[in-house]
Amino acid sequence: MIRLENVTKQYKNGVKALNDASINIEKGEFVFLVGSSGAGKSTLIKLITKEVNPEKGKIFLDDKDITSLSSRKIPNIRRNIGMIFQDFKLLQNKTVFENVAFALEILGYSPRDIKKRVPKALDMVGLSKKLDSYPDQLSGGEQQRVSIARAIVNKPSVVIADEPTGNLDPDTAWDIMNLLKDINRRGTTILMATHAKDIVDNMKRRVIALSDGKVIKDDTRGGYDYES
Ligand SMILES: Nc1ncnc2c1ncn2[C@@H]1O[C@H](COP(=O)(O)OP(=O)(O)OP(=O)(O)O)[C@@H](O)[C@H]1O
Repeated sequence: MIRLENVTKQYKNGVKALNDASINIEKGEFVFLVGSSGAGKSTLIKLITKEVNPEKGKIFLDDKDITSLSSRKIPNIRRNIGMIFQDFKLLQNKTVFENVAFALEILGYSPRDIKKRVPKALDMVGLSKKLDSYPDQLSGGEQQRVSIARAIVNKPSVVIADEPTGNLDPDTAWDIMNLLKDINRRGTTILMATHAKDIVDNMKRRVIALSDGKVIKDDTRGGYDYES
């Protein structure tokens, strides 16, 4: 599903953000990506979404080699990846419905399909009653739910969440985790970068830890600690 083989990414300033890193995530897994600030988590995500390219190694998504793709083919890759961010990244001048619909509009879905799919995605995240609200009328947890609906509305095979609970209080963070668990149970692979020790320790899922661009731990039912 997501495979990196001996991947090295060096930025122009000489920093090796990933250094000979290999990981293999199977379809349907729920994987936490941990490591201190600067360890390379965001870079790993950007390599999968093709925002940056590696100097060495190979990257596969859904068994396709995406290491070197023409820019014309990158939208096809991204269409299969739902993204969730710490700061939600909602469009403030669009309603809840319109934010989720917009993700489908840019992929060329027909208005008819959009009318069908958007309410289903918003129902899945428990926001059916807020279709006409604007982001600034919602709590942080509700805004993150909208962004999750936007990430899954196209039924991607992978959801990548970058610190999705970072701006939320502990109870709301757990609501969001339960939603991600549900989405994973329905078959979507989830890769979640996080600093939330309590969540990682409680969920007992696979944990991949990075340090200085290297994979230093990969435990099937791991905890957060990666320094010992
Ligand atoms: N565009 C860039 N140009 C130069 N160096 C970069 C760039 N992006 C990241 N780096 C460096 O690469 C290393 C890995 O950064 P990355 O953002 O991947 O870490 P991270 O684990 O996501 O950190 P955080 O938890 O703070 O988000 C760091 O040393 C960082 O300073």
